[in-house]
Amino acid sequence: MSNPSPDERELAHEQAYVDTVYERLEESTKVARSLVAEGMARGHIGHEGGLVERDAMVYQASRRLSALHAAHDGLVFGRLDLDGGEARYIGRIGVRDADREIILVDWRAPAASVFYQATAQDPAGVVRRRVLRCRGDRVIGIEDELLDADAAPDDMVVIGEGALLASLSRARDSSMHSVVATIQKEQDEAIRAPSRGAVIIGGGPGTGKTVVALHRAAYLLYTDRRRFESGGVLVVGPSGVFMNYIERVLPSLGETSVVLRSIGEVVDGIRATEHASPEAAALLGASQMATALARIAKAPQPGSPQRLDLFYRDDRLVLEASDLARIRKRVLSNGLPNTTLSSAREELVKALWDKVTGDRALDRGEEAFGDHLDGDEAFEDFVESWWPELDPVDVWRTVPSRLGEVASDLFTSFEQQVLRREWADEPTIEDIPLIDELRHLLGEAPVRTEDDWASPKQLMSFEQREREDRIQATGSIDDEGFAHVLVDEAQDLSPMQWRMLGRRGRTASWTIVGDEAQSSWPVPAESAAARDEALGTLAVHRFRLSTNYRNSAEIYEFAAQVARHAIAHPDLADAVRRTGLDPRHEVVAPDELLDRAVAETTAMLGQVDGTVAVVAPSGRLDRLRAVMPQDERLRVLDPLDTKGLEFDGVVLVDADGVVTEAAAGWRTLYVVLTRATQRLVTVGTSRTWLDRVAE
Ligand SMILES: Nc1ncnc2c1ncn2[C@@H]1O[C@H](COP(=O)(O)OP(=O)(O)OP(=O)(O)O)[C@@H](O)[C@H]1O
Repeated sequence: MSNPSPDERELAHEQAYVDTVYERLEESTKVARSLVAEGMARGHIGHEGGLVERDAMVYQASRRLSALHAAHDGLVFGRLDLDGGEARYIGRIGVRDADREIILVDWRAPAASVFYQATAQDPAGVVRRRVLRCRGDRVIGIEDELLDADAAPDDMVVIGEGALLASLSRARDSSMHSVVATIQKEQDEAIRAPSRGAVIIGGGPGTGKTVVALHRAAYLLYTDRRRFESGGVLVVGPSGVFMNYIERVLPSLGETSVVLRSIGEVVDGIRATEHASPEAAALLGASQMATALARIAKAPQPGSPQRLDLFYRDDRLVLEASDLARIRKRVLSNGLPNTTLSSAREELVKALWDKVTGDRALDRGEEAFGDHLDGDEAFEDFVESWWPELDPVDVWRTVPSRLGEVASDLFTSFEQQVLRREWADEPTIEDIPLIDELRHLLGEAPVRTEDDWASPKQLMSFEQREREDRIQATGSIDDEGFAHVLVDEAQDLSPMQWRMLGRRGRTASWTIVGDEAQSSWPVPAESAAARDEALGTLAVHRFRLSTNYRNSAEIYEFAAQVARHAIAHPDLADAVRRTGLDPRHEVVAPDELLDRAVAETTAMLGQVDGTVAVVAPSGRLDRLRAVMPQDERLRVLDPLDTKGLEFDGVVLVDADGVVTEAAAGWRTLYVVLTRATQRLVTVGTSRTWLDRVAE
């Protein structure tokens, strides 16, 4: 057998170390498994204490098991050779040997920070930084960086051409991956920023804002698990497609306790996946909508009785509309509609009593009068229809018909018309904040009693119980706060959406990532002001990411020209990778558009190994979907649904349509163009947008 090369020797050496770590992981897994089994057995002891103990034990051990399981692939990814001769291995989670000595340092631990911070200019004691590329538990490649050549021993081997560039060239699949092995210095600083206050991370497309934010969530959980796990971490992104795209990153870092929600499903119990039309969305999200809803919540509901007319003894007692309005105002000055039924009742009784003049009634007194009304059918019917329990969704349905009455100073008659015309039967993504606002304006109606839950709970499986607890919590608007709220694509949030998130983060720390040039909200400055209001007086720490790791330089240079049309001073990034492939723009006759789009897509699927997206204005999607090839690597998407995603190839159909579809058209176009990692082709029937870009 020939002698192994230095590279092979290094690989074999690293494999031996990695094997030792996996053996320990296997040991820990066995221990956790036997704890689950033991915990389950305790459930058979039969007394209540046994059950509680079992639950706690099974819970802890199950959590540990899932973390161990999730961290399995690529568990060990880094090694530092320090100038004192120490070799320190870095991994997705920390692992100790049988003597409790650390054999793998968790990437979030202080001892690992130098892995991300050290540079050739400032090696911070690191001689060589090594990234191990693994498939499952096999080491398949090594990428080294020599940071301090002077301190390197003569026999130190240095392999590879840079871990980052190697990882950037890989084909994209349908999920985002953790970048834990190649986090860059400026990214690391944002990830490890203080856990209090608000961290705002800006930067152009592809600079790693999403990936940094997710690693930050994992970092926060690691540094203050008690606070963030018990208080909860909420991660909000733009769409369901996006949430599916990012959902594997945190589990692969050993974290399974984060709540991921798209902006349409932030409110417990309601879920929206469709957008309102851009025209309606701009009005639904505007801050004056909050004022309109506040007025609607206080006003009598449509069909509410205008007059109360009762007989008692010798009197006819009448409360006119003006009396009723006065009572309503007084009651609502001390509470919300759903929490003030009893005081509304009391005020009615009082007002009616004031109208009593007959001696027989006066002799019996006010208390007897109250008792009489208690069982009086006419009075009870009146109270029920005058002060009904209000469901926020039902009230939301009444909004368009009431705007003229309560909001003529807030929305022009044209705007009211748009809202009436476009009001959906079922809530759209943009309606959810309105329903949430109404929940808070109307107050929480009394919910089911504790008894409904008490008895079967202890016998439930852990998962079942956790689920039930969540459902129960959804009934309450008081406990929907989180300890940390992380908002991705924050530039898109409307003022109403910020109010909705603000309510979930009243006592939270925040991580907010976004890029104004990609905003689909018509007035980005308005969205930023609403964000500042949600953050209140929290200290804000700002970070900017400067390197675009997604797009080839050729694609990004073209997209940057579009960004300059989109906003005055776009935050442009530096793209690091050249492919030699310029974006291509095809202009064809209208009757050739579909055929050409199919031909370009088919060609693109042959040219790239990973995913391809066909993007077109929403009105064109049905026809495109009908003619596109069936391929699991291909997605056909609306421009807004591409937010945050990336594909190896993008075919954009009808860019002019994207530009004219909404007020934020140029910014949306910039989003679409910056989704492609390798190849970009546009197919359209006019060159209007291209001429504008060239100006
Ligand atoms: N340090 C890194 N190492 C390897 N890949 C990275 C690194 N940072 C970012 N990337 C990759 O770059 C791509 C873009 O990252 P990400 O989606 O987080 O960017 P973004 O700033 O959120 O983009 P956008 O604003 O367009 O949504 C992803 O594939 C991500 O994995």
